[in-house]
Amino acid sequence: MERLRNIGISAHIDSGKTTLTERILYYTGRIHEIHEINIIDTPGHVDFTIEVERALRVLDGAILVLCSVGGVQSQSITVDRQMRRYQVPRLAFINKLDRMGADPWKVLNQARSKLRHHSAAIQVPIGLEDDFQGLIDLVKLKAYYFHGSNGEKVVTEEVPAHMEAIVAEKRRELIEVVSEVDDKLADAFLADEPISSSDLEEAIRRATVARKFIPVFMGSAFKNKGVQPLLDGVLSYLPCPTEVSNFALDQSKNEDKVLLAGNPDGRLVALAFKLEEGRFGQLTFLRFSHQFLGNFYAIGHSRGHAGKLLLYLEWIVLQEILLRMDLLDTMTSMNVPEPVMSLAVQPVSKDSGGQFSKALNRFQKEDPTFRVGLDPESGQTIISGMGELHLDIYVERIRREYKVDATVGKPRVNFRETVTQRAEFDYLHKKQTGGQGQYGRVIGFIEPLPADSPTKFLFENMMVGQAIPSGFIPAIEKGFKEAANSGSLIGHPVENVRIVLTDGASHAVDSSELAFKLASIYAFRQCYAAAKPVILEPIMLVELKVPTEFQGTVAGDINKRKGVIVGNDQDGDDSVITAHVPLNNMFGYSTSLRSMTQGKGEFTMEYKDHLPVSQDVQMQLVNAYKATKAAE
Ligand SMILES: Nc1nc2c(ncn2[C@@H]2O[C@H](COP(=O)(O)OP(=O)(O)OP(=O)(O)O)[C@@H](O)[C@H]2O)c(=O)[nH]1
Repeated sequence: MERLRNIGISAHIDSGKTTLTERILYYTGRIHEIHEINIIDTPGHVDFTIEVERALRVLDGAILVLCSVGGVQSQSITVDRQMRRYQVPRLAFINKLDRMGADPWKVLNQARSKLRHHSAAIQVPIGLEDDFQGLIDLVKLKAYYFHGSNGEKVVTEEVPAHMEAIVAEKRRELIEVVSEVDDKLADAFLADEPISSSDLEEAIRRATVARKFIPVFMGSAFKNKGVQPLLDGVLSYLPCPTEVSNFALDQSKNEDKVLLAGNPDGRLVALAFKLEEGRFGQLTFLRFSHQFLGNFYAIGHSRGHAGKLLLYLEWIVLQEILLRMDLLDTMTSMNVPEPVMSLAVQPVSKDSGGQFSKALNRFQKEDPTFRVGLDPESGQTIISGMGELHLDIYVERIRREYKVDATVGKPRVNFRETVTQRAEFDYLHKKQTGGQGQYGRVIGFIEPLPADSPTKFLFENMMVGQAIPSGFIPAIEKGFKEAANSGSLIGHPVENVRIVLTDGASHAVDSSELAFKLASIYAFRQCYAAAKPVILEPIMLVELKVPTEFQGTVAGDINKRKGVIVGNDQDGDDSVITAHVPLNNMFGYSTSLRSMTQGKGEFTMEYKDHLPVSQDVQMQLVNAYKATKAAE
C-alpha cells in the first residue's frame, strides 16, 4: 500500500495530458512501447462534468498539467476548482519546456495569482526551448539528464557550476514558501540551521498531503524529459491510499459513513463509483478498502435508487471473499449538478417502445446527470442533462445503438418557479352528485423557504385538534406536491416552498383521500398568485479567452445576451473574460464566438445558480406559455 498511488491527470485541452499519461505508463512498465495504446480519457467539456466528478471522487492525488507557453488557461481554472472541491492534494507539472516561448517562472507566478496556489518550484530547468537538456532537483541538489531513444536512461550528475547561483536562490525560495505552512521546517529555517534533503522532502510531503502547498515540477513529456522525476515526486509527495480519508456509506447502519482504505476494523468494504450497462450486463467500478492479489470474481445485481445515494448494490462475492465481506458500501454523495436543459423525444414507431425505454433506463443508471421524465401535460418523454451536446449524444446513441428512430423536440432551458411572499389558503372541495359525495377543506399558508434550506419542498402539519383525521394528511401532502410539480406561471416545478397546514374540515361520510388531495391541489393554485411567484433561470459561469483585438466585440455581445461581466484579465496577447450569463441566451454560442473571433476565441461554461429572470422576460415567458396552452 505504501507504494500505491491513485492519481488523476487534469489540464486544459492540449496541454499534454495524453502524452504525459502514455509516458507514465511506459516508464512504469505498463506498456512496452510508446504509441502502443489509446488512452480513454474524460473530456473536460461541461457536458461531461459527471465523468470528471466521479473520477475525482476516488482519487487520492492529482497532477495538474500546465503548458509552459499557454500558462494557466480557462480550463486549468475549472479543473483546479474541481480538485479543490474534492480536497485532492496535487502537484503541478509545467509541460512543453522544449517549445518556443517556454517560460516556467511566468507560469508559476500565474498559478500563484490566478489559482491562488501556495506553490514553489521543486526543480530548475537546464536550458529551455531547443536547448532544454535536463533538470536540477532542488531537494536532492542533483542534475538529471534523460538519455536513450525514449529518455528511459536517467543520468544523475552534479549541479553544473554555472547554475549554482540560481539553484541556491530557488532552493531558498522553496524553503521559504514551505516554511510558511510547515512549523517544523519554519523552526529550522528561522534558527538558520542547515536543512537536509530529507528534512526538506518530509516537510514538502507534509504540506502537500495537508493541501497547504503545491510542488511544481517541469519537463517535456513529448521529448521524454522530466517524467521519471515527476513520478518520483508522486511517490514522495502525494498520499498513499491509507493516508487519505475516503468514505463510503454503510447501508446496514442507516448510511453511516465508513472509512474506505485503512478501515480500522479491517473489514472489506467498497465504494461503487461508476456503472456501465454493457453487452454482458452491468459493469460496476469499485474502489476497495483492500488490495487484492490475484484475481477474484464477483457477481451482483443492483436496484436503482435515485436520491442522495446514486445506487444501492447488493453483492454476492464468490470464494473466500464471501467469507470476509460483511458489507459493501456504495457511493457517497457526489456533487451531482441539477440538469439545466431538456428536450422531448418520442419513438416514431410504437413497436420500438421497448428498446427506447431500455436505452433510457441504461443511460439513467450510468449517468446521474441524465434524467428522464414525463411532461405532465403533453405526456411526452422529456430527457434532461447538462447541455445541448450532452443530450445530442444520448439522442444519437438511441438511434445508433438501439436502432430507434426518434423525433426530437427543440432543446429548452430548465426554468423553475418559486414564491416570494407568504399567502394564505382556505379551500373547500365539495361535491354532491348522488351516491357518496366529496368533502375536504384545507386551511393554511405557503411561504418561501430560507435560501439556505437543504430541502426544496417542505410540508408541515401544524394543525391543533382533529379537524381533519390524521389518515388524510398524507393525501394532502401528496396533493400539494403534485401541484408544486407544475407552477401556473409556465408549468415548471415550484421550488423552495414551505406549505403549512393549520386547520381544515372534514365530513364523516363524504371525506376521502381523493377529496383532500384535490382540495390541496386547488388550494395551492388558489393562493399561488398572491404569493408573488417568479421564474428562475439557470445562470452559467462563462470563461472566455480571446485575442485582445476582439475583446470589445465579445464583451459587447455578452452584454447583449444579458450577461454580467465579473472579471477581465490580460494574459499575454489574450483577454480573459469571466461572466455570468443566462443559459437561455447561450444557444449556439460556440458558432457565434468562432465568427466573432475568426476562430481564435475559446470558452468554457458551467452551471452556477438559478436566479430570477427580469420582469419583462417573465412576461414574455408567461405569454408564450399561455399561447401554447391556448393552441393545444
Ligand atoms: N512541444 C511539445 N509538444 C507536446 C508536449 N506534450 C504534448 N505535446 C503536443 O501537444 C499536443 C497535445 O497533446 P495531448 O497529449 O494530446 O494533450 P491533451 O492534454 O491530452 O489534449 P486533449 O485531450 O485535447 O485535451 C500534441 O500535439 C502533443 O504532441 C511537449 O512536452 N512538448
